[in-house]
Amino acid sequence: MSSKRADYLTWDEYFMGIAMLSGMRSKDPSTQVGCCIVSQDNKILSMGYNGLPNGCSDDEYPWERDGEDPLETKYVYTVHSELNAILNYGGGSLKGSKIYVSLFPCNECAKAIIQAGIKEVIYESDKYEDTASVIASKRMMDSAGVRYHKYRRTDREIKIKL
Ligand SMILES: Nc1ccn([C@H]2C[C@H](O)[C@@H](COP(=O)(O)O)O2)c(=O)n1
Ligand SMILES: [Zn+2]
Repeated sequence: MSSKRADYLTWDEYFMGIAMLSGMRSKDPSTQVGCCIVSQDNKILSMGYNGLPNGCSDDEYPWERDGEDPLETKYVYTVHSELNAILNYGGGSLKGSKIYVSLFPCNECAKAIIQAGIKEVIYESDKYEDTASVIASKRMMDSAGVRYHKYRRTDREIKIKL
């Protein structure tokens, strides 16, 4: 009798892998963020990536980071991946779930995460950790009892030919 495979993906690799793959759908030229919301019993509930709201064309809206006129930058238009995943969920409650996300949630997404009842954040990058947005995000999550921890990289490489 043959024994089971030993090199299967761990749950964390699987869900962070899906978060990263989702981020690859983003049209943002500088930062692509993806996330995956998972129930307590490891069922995928929703996914998201950063992009424009429905009906707003990727080709017509700006993707600029800087500009004198904020209306000509992406920041006033993009929906963050976490908010997209929360809003995309059609199944009822996200209470007690976890979110795997490739970049630490901003303060606005932290509010949505808390209000949706998500209890754990597993993040990959924290490249904006010194910004007021992320400091505020951590403060709110601490107050609300949302746990967060960095994804522990395993250095596994996944190659998929599409
Ligand atoms: N947790 C986050 C943080 C940021 N985003 C989005 C918002 C923008 O599309 C992009 C950040 O752009 P940058 O300032 O790095 O050029 O990432 C998100 O979806 N989730
Ligand atoms: Zn955000």
